Amino acid sequence: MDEHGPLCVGVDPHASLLKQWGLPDDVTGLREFSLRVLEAVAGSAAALKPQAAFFERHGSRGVAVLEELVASARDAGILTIVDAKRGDIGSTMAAYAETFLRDGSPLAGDALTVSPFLGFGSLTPAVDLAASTGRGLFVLCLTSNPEGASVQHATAPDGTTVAASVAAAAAELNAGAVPLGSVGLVVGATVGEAVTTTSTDLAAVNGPLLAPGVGAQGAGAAELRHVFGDARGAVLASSSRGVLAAGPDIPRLRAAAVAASEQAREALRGA
Ligand SMILES: O=C(O)c1cc(=O)[nH]c(=O)n1[C@@H]1O[C@H](COP(=O)(O)O)[C@@H](O)[C@H]1O
Repeated sequence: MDEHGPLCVGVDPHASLLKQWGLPDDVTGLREFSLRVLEAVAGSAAALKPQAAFFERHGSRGVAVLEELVASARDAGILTIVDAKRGDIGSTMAAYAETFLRDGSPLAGDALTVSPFLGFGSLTPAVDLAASTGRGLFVLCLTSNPEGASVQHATAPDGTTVAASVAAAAAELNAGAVPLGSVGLVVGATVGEAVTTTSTDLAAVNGPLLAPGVGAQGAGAAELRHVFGDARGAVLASSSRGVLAAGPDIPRLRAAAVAASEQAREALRGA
């Protein structure tokens, strides 16, 4: 983030985007799309975030494209966050962890998005494997979609909100890490006042804060500043369609990524 600017570019090959790029909605189109985004963005953004669903919808050959993208990104020196949002009972979570966080697994990028809504403790196999292989997690906390509030703003009998308890659990795992721990959170840039109203202490998390919702979902510099306040130095702003709409031309895509990265840097790192 310090080197390339605090921007993550999402690789979300929607059928409509493949069409817009003049590509077929099949595995060849998926591969061309993904490798073009990588070529355009490597060196201009801190991370790439392939959204697994858009690869899985093409079946096993689509998953093979995700594997190829993860490997190619590693060769190109750009970090990958595999956005698969996994979460299950602990024994099954261990298998997801092996898939996405184990050295040598073809689907293992540098980090994985996970869902804590089966209980934060159910993520322990992923937390442990990520720690032992030097990878990271991004745990859903306050998601960018309006429906998320019905679960994430709910309170426990002691009055603590779900979001605040997720953030506190991450903070405990990251305690003492310098410069940041490896258990990040997902907090949408579109959540408005929710960080305050749920009493979620983002400044205490001491981990990276992935902020989707920039661009196509309507958030920009003002929202990033407003939502994250004093925690904004740890934010990795994430945009998918907002950048991808500039394709298929690689120089145009790169220019869109550079502009989004500069905007994020100014919003998050400026005075
Ligand atoms: O974990 C995520 O990345 C995520 C969490 C969230 O709260 N909201 C959210 O939009 N996302 C993902 O971020 C991407 C947003 O895409 P755009 O709206 O096109 O920028 C999608 O891949 C979503 O699955």
